[in-house]
Amino acid sequence: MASRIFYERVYRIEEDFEKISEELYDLEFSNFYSLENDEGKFLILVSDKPEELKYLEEKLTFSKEFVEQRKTNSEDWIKNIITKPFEYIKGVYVDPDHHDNINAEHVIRIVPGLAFGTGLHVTTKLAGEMLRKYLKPGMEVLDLGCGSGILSILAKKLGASKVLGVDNDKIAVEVARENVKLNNVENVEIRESNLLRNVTGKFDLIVSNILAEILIEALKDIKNYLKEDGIVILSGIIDSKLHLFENLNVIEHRRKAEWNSLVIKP
Ligand SMILES: C[S@@+](CC[C@H](N)C(=O)[O-])C[C@H]1O[C@@H](n2cnc3c(N)ncnc32)[C@H](O)[C@@H]1O
Repeated sequence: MASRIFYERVYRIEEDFEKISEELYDLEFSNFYSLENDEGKFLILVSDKPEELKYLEEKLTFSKEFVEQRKTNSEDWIKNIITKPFEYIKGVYVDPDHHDNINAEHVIRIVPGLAFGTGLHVTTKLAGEMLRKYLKPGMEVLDLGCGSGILSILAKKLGASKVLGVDNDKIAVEVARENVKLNNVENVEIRESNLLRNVTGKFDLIVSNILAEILIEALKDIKNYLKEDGIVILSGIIDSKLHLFENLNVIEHRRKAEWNSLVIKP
């Protein structure tokens, strides 16, 4: 990845990191990480726009003590991250670093970076659980809004024959490509695309974890990208938007916190 300048705003925190993550994701901000050392627990917000960091600071409700703001470049930033492996979904661990001896069916390496999809957010967990249940070996899979590429990599590890991950964010595309390389998975292509515009071919399974309104837009012509009997896993639907999905042929509905995931057969 080409080197870019970023600003990091560091806070000392007390609260549970998962709770803090939820709040940040609700503000649609995913460029942050945590750090724990002898001096305490820290939250680091990262952006190339310092005004974005100030804006977030005003919005965030959990208690935090400002420590410093520093300038860094993308390579240093990624090198400095220290994070532990965690169980993303049953039997699948995400390891942000090189840890040996993780006792799991599958280990996915995801470098916490400038793309949504560390595996900590409940919408990514729900999508992962549905993939685990519905993906059959040999299926061709489309990951619409791939972010870090976590679901594309998971789909391949679960036995997909071919995966296409697309995102309209250039940085997400770069990050996802790096993560695909890091995981040594073959037949996983990452492409820039605004929803389905740059997608070709038909798939057995489409998974998409994006905000509700964007999912609704994607559903308009999703059938053209599905094989016969193909299914779609939707995630990222907040309770207040669930009514938008009322008339679909739903095979399964799961809910965690205020987030919903639907498996549909269009
Ligand atoms: C909530 S994140 C999901 C990332 C990852 N798939 C996961 O489950 O953690 C949604 C992703 O969709 C992408 N996205 C939003 N609108 C899009 C669009 N119109 N076309 C393609 N991707 C889009 C965002 O850039 C972001 O990376």
